[in-house]
Amino acid sequence: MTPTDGDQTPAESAESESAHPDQRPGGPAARAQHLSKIYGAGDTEVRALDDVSVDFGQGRFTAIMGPSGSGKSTLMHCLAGLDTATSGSVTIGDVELTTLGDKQMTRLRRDRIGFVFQSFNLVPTLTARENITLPLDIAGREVDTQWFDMVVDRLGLRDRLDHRPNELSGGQQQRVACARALIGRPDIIFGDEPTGNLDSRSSGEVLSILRAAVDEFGQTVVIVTHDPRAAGYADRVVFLADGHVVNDITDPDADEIFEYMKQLDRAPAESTATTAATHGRHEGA
Ligand SMILES: Nc1ncnc2c1ncn2[C@@H]1O[C@H](COP(=O)(O)OP(=O)(O)OP(=O)(O)O)[C@@H](O)[C@H]1O
Repeated sequence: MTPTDGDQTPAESAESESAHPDQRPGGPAARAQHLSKIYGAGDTEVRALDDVSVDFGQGRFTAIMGPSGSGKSTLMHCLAGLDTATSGSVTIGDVELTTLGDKQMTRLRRDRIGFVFQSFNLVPTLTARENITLPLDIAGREVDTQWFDMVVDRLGLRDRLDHRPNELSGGQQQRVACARALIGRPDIIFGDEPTGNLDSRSSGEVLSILRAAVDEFGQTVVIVTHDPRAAGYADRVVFLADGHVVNDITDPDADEIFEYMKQLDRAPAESTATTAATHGRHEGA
């Protein structure tokens, strides 16, 4: 779901429709500007992110890909307020994260961001139902029972609600984690390899749910993945190499992503130059 255009003139409206969907009026759900992250110093210095600027539009599903060590997790963790950058800024909605104190950051993460991790991160002593409502319970917020029922039924979890995580399959656990991420209707859901521990059938289920969260619920989803098939569910793939954004593809298909990843794995700098020059749908970031 894209943001509404409000009271725009026809010319403004036409202009905004032709703009990149991640840069339309209404503001992006998340934005990194000139983001750098340096680990260590001197001989051991690692520049995990090097002047990265990228927008993630509202109501869009974006995959972040790139070779191992290219900075994907660092970017996602900085975007989600789980890590701080060395320089540059991150904005979630209209809030710049660098302006927030610890308590405000905790509240923002709790109220406006949903997380789905590779390792599910469910609380083992709680039932599926309790895990799903945990973020609201901690925040002292009421559970919207209609929304809870909708999410639970859409994710096929109705008959699993009273089970604990160790009584659920990996796919079911990740569906509970998706429900937990959705329950507070956050501005944005981040997934760090959300299908990394799942077989292909469960992966398909989880990705369909994230896709539906965007298409049916108007959520914004950003995932890190190594899997071209997973990225094929996204509206857009942002590629990183050596801490830089090197390509940005809209409406990707899995074969195209696979080919580009192969190039990046072979020779990051060379493939970047070649592909950016020849790729018909390169968007720039
Ligand atoms: N805590 C840390 N201390 C030092 N270096 C780090 C730290 N975390 C990450 N790095 C380095 O920063 C770079 C980017 O790491 P990051 O985990 O973001 O890459 P990635 O693309 O997510 O990799 P992968 O696909 O293997 O998970 C790597 O060179 C990594 O070794």
